[in-house]
Amino acid sequence: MNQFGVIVRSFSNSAAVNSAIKNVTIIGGGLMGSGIAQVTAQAGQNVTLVDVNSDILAKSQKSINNSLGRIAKKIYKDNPQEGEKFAREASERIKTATDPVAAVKDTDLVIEAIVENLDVKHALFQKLDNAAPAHTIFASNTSSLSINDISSVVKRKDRFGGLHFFNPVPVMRLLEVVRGGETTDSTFDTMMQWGKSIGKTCVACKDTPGFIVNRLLVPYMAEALRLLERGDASARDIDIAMKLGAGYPMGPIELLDYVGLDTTKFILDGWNKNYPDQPLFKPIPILNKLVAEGKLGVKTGEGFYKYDKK
Ligand SMILES: CCCCCCCCCCCCCC(=O)CC(=O)SCCNC(=O)CCNC(=O)[C@H](O)C(C)(C)COP(=O)(O)OP(=O)(O)OC[C@H]1O[C@@H](n2cnc3c(N)ncnc32)[C@H](O)[C@@H]1OP(=O)(O)O
Ligand SMILES: NC(=O)C1=CN([C@@H]2O[C@H](COP(=O)(O)OP(=O)(O)OC[C@H]3O[C@@H](n4cnc5c(N)ncnc54)[C@H](O)[C@@H]3O)[C@@H](O)[C@H]2O)C=CC1
Repeated sequence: MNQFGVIVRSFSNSAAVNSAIKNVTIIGGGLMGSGIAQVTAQAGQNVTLVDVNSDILAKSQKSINNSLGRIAKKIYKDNPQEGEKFAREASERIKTATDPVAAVKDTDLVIEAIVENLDVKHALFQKLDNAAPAHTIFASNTSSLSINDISSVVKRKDRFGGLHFFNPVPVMRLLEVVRGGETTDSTFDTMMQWGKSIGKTCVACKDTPGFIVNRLLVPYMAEALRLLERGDASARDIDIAMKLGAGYPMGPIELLDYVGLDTTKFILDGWNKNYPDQPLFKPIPILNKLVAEGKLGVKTGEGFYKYDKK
């Protein structure tokens, strides 16, 4: 298996990691859900991608096909026909749906990637808990919420955990596998095994705020925004400094646009509510203004920077 989770035919099949999971339902067809659907389908599993908004599903299918094309070109550079077949077959493994309850009737794993709002996630999981088979594992891709808080509304707390992916999912190799307070060893092992089966490098983490990566990344990004807010440096200079001075592939302000400013605001507002004494998490007027204007970053064509609309 290569870094894209693709079993290349010329490789020995022993390189493949087997997983008990065959059918995966991903709820939320935005930035993250579409990437998770793609890497799961690339690994040969059946995917149902669910969103409340059918226009978003159509947009996701387009971006998945585009990304599959880029990956196929890279893996099968000497065999374009095989590349086309790989992209077509992966794309065909992804079905779309708008009703989450019907979509979990015959699934082994549900991964939730909807908006970063605890109440909305609770309403979803409560519905799914009654509809999914008993063996089905539930996971959340949350960036900033507690897995125990999210799972508090379901009966299957033993079959609930965190599967935290990184953006862009088809490129970023890490998967944080998060053990909630009641996650059993068997559930956790299945999640780890599944992560490997889709070609990710898995790290284990307890249900601690920000898990590993965001615990370190968010204070860094917060300080970047505070620098900008105080007028100590421009967005462009902050980004150039961190790329050329610290070797990051993107500067922190660019990365906020890439993550999505709506998602960033959800994270910040949630942490400000939970940690009211932490000055780092106080509202950021420029962020609130951009979100109110619908300037959500790369996905809307403008955030801190302007982008060509695709
Ligand atoms: C005051 C309080 C403030 C609080 C602030 C709160 C902040 C909240 C922040 C936390 C957000 C939470 C987010 C989260 O939970 C976790 C995350 O995901 S964090 C984000 C992690 N991601 C990164 O850090 C990305 C960093 N960037 C990169 O690695 C690169 O820039 C990137 C790969 C995105 C693009 O590379 P670049 O060289 O710039 O561009 P190219 O277009 O040339 O691409 C390079 C290479 O990759 C291939 N590629 C890119 N995208 C895709 C894709 N979608 N599908 C397939 N392939 C893709 C492309 O083809 C290139 O391949 P080559 O072989 O090099 O041609
Ligand atoms: N954007 C990022 O870089 C990362 C985000 N995350 C997390 O992933 C989750 C999703 O984030 P994004 O994909 O960025 O958001 P997004 O806004 O791109 O996508 C969310 C999607 O969920 C849909 N949705 C909302 N409520 C729904 C419901 N009840 N049922 C079905 N679909 C529903 C929306 O229509 C939207 O398409 C969040 O929890 C976020 O914190 C995790 C890692 C990185």
